[in-house]
Amino acid sequence: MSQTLLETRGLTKRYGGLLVTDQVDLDIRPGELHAIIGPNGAGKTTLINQLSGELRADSGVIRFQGGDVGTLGIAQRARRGLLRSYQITAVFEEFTVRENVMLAAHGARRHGFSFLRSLLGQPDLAVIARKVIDEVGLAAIDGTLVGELAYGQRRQLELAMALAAEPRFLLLDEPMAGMSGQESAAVVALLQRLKGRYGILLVEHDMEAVFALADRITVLVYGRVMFCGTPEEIRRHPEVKAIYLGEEE
Ligand SMILES: Nc1ncnc2c1ncn2[C@@H]1O[C@H](COP(=O)(O)OP(=O)(O)OP(=O)(O)O)[C@@H](O)[C@H]1O
Repeated sequence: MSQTLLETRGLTKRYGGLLVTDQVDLDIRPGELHAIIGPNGAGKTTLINQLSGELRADSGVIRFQGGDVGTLGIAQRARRGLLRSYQITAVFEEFTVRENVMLAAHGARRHGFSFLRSLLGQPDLAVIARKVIDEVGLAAIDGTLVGELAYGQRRQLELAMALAAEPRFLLLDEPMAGMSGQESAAVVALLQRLKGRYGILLVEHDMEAVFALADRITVLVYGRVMFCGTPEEIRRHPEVKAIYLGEEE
C-alpha cells in the first residue's frame, strides 16, 4: 500500500447499456508519471472525471494516500492534493497572470475569495506565484491580463495555478491539445521537470510526448485495461501495436 499513491479497484461507470469504464484497476506510485492511452471513446476522460470527483463511479474503489476518496466531492479531493488542472479555481479575466496565480495559491489555503484585491498584497502568495510562474515559463508575461492571453498561454496558466495549489497528484487531460509545436514542447519540458515531484496521470493524444514522459502507460480499450507497462513494453506488445499504435500510424 505504501508504494501506491493513487489506486483504483473495479472502477466502473456505465451510461445506459454502454460500459464506459469497466472494472478498471490502477496503481500509481508516488512520483510516477502514468499515461492513459486508448482509441477515441475508450473512456479516458470518463476515468479522469471519476478520479477528480466530477463523476461518481457506479461501483469500485478509489484510494488516495491510503484513504477512500470515492465519495468525496471535487473540492474535498483537491484539498487532499488530488486535483485536475483547470478545476482549481475560477480564472479572473480582468486580473493579471500573476494575480490569478496568487489567488490560486490563496484558494489552496482554504480561505474564501472575498477582498480579492487586498489579498494580492500578501508577500507569501507573491513568492509562491513567482516560483510557479517561472517554472511554467510565463515570467515574461506575468503582468498581462488573462483575458489577453493566447490559447496555449492560458493552458500554461492553468498548470501554474494547479502548481500554486500545492498538489500531491495532478490529473492532466490533454494538456497539449490546441497548442503550437513550440508550446507543447515547453509543456513536455515542464512535465519532465515536474516528474518525480508529484504523481501525475496524463491523458494525451500526442504519442511522442506520452512515450517521452511516461514511466508507465495503461492502455484502455472499450473501457477495459488491456495492458499496463513501461513505454518499451507497450511498444513491443503485439495487440497494443495492432489495436492502437497501428491506428495512429
Ligand atoms: N455523459 C455521457 N452520456 C452518455 N455517453 C457518454 C457520456 N460521456 C461519454 N460518453 C460515451 O462514453 C464513451 C467514452 O467517452 P470518453 O470521452 O471518456 O472517451 P475518451 O477515451 O476520453 O475519448 P477521446 O479520446 O475521444 O477524448 C464514448 O462512447 C462517449 O460517447
